[in-house]
Amino acid sequence: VKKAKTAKDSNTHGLTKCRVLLAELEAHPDAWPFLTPVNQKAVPGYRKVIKKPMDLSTIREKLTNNQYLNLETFIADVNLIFDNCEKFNEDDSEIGRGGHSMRRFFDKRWTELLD
Ligand SMILES: Cn1cc(C(=O)NCCN2CCCC2)ccc1=O
Repeated sequence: VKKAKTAKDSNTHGLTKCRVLLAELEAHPDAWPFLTPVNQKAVPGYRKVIKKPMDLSTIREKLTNNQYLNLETFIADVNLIFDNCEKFNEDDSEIGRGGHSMRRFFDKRWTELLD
């Protein structure tokens, strides 16, 4: 017998997918530039250029603190990582290429897990 879908249910499933996706991003070989916040003291220009810094450890913290309402708000923060990377890094740079690689991987995986 089909169980009634409550808002909580669909949210729970969405959050389970967030946990799966975040674990895969953290484990990706090209994730190293994105694992922790960019050190704004060590990276000249970053503070001025990037208005909304984001990284995987911050997303992990927000997920742990139940700050993501649904899969969409989680996806928005992940995309912020890649958009910041494209803004600050040349495409033809190690970190720039890493950002493109991670975005391709993420786009493929969340569409496979589509909520
Ligand atoms: C995403 N992003 C990252 C950096 C960066 O330098 N990350 C530090 C990388 N860590 C240094 C020691 C271990 C790894 C610079 C620009 C940028 O857009």
